[in-house]
Amino acid sequence: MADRHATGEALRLVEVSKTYGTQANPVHALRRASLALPAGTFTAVMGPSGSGKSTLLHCAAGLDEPTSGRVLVDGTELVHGSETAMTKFRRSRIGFVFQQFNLLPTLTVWQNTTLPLRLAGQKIDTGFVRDVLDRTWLGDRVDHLPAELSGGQQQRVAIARALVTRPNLIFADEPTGALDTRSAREVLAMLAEAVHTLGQTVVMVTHDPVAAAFADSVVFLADGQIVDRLDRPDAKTVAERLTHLGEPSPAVAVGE
Ligand SMILES: Nc1ncnc2c1ncn2[C@@H]1O[C@H](COP(=O)(O)OP(=O)(O)OP(=O)(O)O)[C@@H](O)[C@H]1O
Repeated sequence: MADRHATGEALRLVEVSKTYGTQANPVHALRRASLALPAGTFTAVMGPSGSGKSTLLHCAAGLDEPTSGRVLVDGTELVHGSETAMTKFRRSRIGFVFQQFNLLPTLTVWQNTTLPLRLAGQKIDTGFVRDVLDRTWLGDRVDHLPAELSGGQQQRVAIARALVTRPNLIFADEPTGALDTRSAREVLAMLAEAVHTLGQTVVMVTHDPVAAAFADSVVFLADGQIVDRLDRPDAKTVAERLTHLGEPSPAVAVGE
């Protein structure tokens, strides 16, 4: 498979806020979150339940409209005008991987993988799809139905499905949440390979410090704000940072 040379910035969030609820009873899911991710990087998003991880992912992917702030994908600002235009934008630029795989049960591995291309009316590059499926180690299972595969194998098909449109960005929401340790490692290795070999950009929400350690960096959210960042993470440091999220740093405490 031809490697893509990743250049530039894949995603930028500028002071993105998202408020749900009513004016009298607002829920501030995101508060002025700013983030810039270079193309060809693997970023994990972590934080306690309710800290705004899914909201950040949905705003970044154009699935949800921020209350204020700007989102740029590959330098292009997302404008929530017509839903048709936004759907077209997502189909061509963005891939998704979900916790529950979301494969269609009556379609084979091959049909599931090529579905986004057919939905977008794009020609199917059979050689490229085969290459992508070979990376799932499921090249010989293309005629099988999802129910005939393990959870880890199904998730690898879901990643292949996300890769075939050659998106700029892949968003993964707890992709290993439903998997055993070994399958989780295989899925994470595949995501990391998509980044380091194909030049993909992956943003992954996870609760698991071991999963986060596969990423190049971790962004920590607390109460809707990006409060910390860790480059070249290891599981132990990630777990420690999670425990102390939102606490003032020792330097600040000493200076008070
Ligand atoms: N559609 C909605 N309407 C009202 N409140 C919402 C909506 N979606 C999210 N929220 C609220 O926004 C806050 C952030 O939610 P979000 O789902 O982004 O958190 P999270 O970090 O992904 O949580 P978890 O780890 O539990 O999935 C929470 O207080 C949540 O209740």
